[in-house]
Amino acid sequence: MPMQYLTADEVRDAERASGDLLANGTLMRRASHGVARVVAAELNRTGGCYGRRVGIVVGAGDNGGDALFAGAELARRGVAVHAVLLAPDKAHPAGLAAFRAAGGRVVPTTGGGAALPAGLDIVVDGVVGIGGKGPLRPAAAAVFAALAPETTVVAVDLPSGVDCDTGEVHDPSVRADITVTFGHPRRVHLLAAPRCGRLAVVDIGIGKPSERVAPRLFSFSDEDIDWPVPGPADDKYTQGVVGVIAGSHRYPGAAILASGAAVTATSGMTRYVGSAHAEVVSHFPEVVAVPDLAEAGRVQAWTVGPGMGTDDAAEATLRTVLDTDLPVLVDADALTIVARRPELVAGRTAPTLLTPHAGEFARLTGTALGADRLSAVAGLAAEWNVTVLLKGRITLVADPTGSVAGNDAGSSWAATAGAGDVLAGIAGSLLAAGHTPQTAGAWAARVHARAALLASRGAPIGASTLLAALRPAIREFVRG
Ligand SMILES: NC(=O)C1=CN([C@@H]2O[C@H](COP(=O)(O)OP(=O)(O)OC[C@H]3O[C@@H](n4cnc5c(N)ncnc54)[C@H](O)[C@@H]3O)[C@@H](O)[C@H]2O)[C@@H](O)CC1
Ligand SMILES: Nc1ncnc2c1ncn2[C@@H]1O[C@H](COP(=O)(O)OP(=O)(O)O)[C@@H](O)[C@H]1O
Ligand SMILES: [K+]
Repeated sequence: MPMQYLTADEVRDAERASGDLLANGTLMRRASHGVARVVAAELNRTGGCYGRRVGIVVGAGDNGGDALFAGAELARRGVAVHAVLLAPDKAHPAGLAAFRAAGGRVVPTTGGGAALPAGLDIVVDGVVGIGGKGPLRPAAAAVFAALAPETTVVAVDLPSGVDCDTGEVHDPSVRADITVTFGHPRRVHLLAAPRCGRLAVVDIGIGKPSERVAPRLFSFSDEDIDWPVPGPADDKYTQGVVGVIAGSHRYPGAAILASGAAVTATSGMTRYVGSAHAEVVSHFPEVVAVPDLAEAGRVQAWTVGPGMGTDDAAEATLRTVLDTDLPVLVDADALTIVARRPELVAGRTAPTLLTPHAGEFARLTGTALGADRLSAVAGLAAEWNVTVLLKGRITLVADPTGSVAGNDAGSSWAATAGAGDVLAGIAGSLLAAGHTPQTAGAWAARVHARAALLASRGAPIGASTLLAALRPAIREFVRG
């Protein structure tokens, strides 16, 4: 099942709907128990709870309340727990009473600030949760800055200083090793996944929000992906032929990478059009490659753009392809052409997938991509009535209805020249197989990221190494 990511308001809506459970403190008890369980599991994994040392950093709201109740539970298990109260007068009263009663120690404030003692195993970030705004304030920032680098940080709900709805990482903010959230993941958990560390979602018995607001962010899990496989009645044509228009005689690399990715991702047929036809065939003899579009046979989808140039001839080719009623993936140089000729895609009714990186995105919209990538990509998709895949560590694939599929690559080894050409070839082959642009883009991003991980195993890679790992990566997504 795809995972859904909520806004802070949607979370509050879902919490309110649980009525008494919120009012009588049951939700907070369950939430703080979840935090304590995760911290205890981490302590047990590294030698046990008894006699270990934990710090909690407590803000003015219920996020701090969660941390205090969790601290009380850990203290009852024999953990030495030290708390810094950032706003002593506003610390959650019942939480603070429980914490003191369990033997938790509040660090005295001196000169307006307080620091946690040295030698802590784990520090719990209870500064702010879904009510947080902006960066960590100086007192909280000082507490985290003073921690030994090896200290494990467990964030309650989200790492403080990171925006719940946009994932904007303010400076300063907390970097968590583990984030414990409640009921439903929030947008921040995908949009700023590298800042959240491992995510633990604790069931606290709340329902769903009464309505979702756009953009609605979700992610596919591995199990949701069902890679196309040929059936008994299939032949090379019936699985969807993908056409690649990329590269040039002078710059054949993009053509080879995109065509090679298409060959690897589909078991049917890949056609190639462009002046690098001889180079493509020498690398992948199975590609049916021709120099001119007029000579190309039929395809079920086109991938167009990587390394093709932006001159008049390239524009004419792009126009011809976009004038068809076939699905088209528009990448790289083709995006530069579309940025100056938006009318080329404006009237399209066939599936259209634009795959910009941040620079190309800015070219398309005329403004630099800000911190709110989610709203930006959903906005362009709605305005142009196309699907837009925004590349990066967190790939976002927005369709025109406000639905956005996100994928955390899990590593950044794919940030290498030519990796985008490989992505274009994979996604084009899924379009040719009949998938929607959003599914094609999101599945391609996931398998691409897996290939990067398999190829790298902790060392830098080039795009051809990534391409070589594509088949074992796809194998993980073939069902049955
Ligand atoms: N509402 C509920 O049903 C539940 C809420 N829970 C917890 O409650 C949290 C939400 O609590 P609140 O709504 O009280 O809000 P928070 O505790 O997230 O933050 C609000 C408080 O932090 C202050 N603040 C905002 N930005 C700040 C910043 N940058 N630096 C320092 N202080 C800042 C605000 O002035 C306010 O006092 C959730 O994230 C979750 O941890 C859980 O106990 C589960 C149940
Ligand atoms: N920091 C990152 N972490 C993980 N993947 C990344 C990162 N930056 C870019 N990528 C991925 O690598 C590929 C780069 O594509 P692109 O920028 O078009 O490069 P090129 O044009 O050189 O092929 C895309 O799939 C993108 O999502
Ligand atoms: K927090």
